[in-house]
Amino acid sequence: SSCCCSFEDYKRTTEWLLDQTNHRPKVAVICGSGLGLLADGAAHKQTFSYKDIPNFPVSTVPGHEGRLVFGTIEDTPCVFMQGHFHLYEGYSLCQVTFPIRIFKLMGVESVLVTNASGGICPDFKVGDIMIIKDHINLPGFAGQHPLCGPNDERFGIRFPCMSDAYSKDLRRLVLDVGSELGCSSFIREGVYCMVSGPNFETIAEARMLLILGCDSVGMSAVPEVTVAKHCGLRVLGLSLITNMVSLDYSREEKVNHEEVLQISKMRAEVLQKLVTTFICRYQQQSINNN
Ligand SMILES: O=P(O)(O)O[C@H]1O[C@H](CO)[C@@H](O)[C@H]1O
Ligand code: HPA
Repeated sequence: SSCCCSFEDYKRTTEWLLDQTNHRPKVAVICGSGLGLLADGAAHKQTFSYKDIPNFPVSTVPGHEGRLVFGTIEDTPCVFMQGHFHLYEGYSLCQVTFPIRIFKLMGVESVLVTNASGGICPDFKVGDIMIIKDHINLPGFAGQHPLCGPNDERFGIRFPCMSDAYSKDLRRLVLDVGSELGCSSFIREGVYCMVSGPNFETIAEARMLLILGCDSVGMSAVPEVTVAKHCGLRVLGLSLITNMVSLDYSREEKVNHEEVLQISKMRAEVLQKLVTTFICRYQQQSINNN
């Protein structure tokens, strides 16, 4: 699975966007399933449909609008992906992660990845927000890895370190913001595991993931985070627990995507407050540090 996009492709898309907008985003927010609302807190919005952006994949999954929204949160220029791409849609991991490198070339410094996932950790509850502390790249173990193929040094090194993929500072900051907003009772930290999907896990698979140390499971985030870390972007990951994964053969509830979307939409407002306040504090901190 080598890269199907050349540096010229990334450059062409970047230049097209820089021509079309005066926004120069510093923070990129990737909105997971049903979380497009996260962009609603932004002002001075300018929106592009993915289908109109050269080389951009399009969203094929319900709950992913397929729009790139530029805007500002207080004084911070941001870009929001309302919908992202998955391996199970038939995209290569190079296409899945294409926007990340565009953001890098546009001057973005930090990426905030959000998604919906199933809770594996028995202490979790539906509606919890899990700060991703680490991940397990299960498709990566099987060679489905976005950095396979010739390495382009213009983006990053051949063998990137992944033990610090999720910025400690950003995790601390979002924890502080969470407690300031009174959200501490449903904010968790944990390990996210990516599976390729599209089926939800069998009970035996879920039990295996629990034994492996996974706290939640989903079908996204990891390729985007890996490519972001490779090209030197700071990463924060927030995963909304939309369902509890069955670990028990006697459990009657069956998970489905409609339920995932319903919970995402129900919790999007809380997550939006967390994300917008986080971005405000992030900006204040970078001003103080400079
Ligand atoms: O990871 P996001 O896109 O938020 O969505 C999660 O929800 C969908 C399944 O309901 C899958 O796409 C899974 O990855
Ligand atoms: O239970 C799940 N499994 C995998 N992906 C998911 N995305 C939301 N919920 C789940």
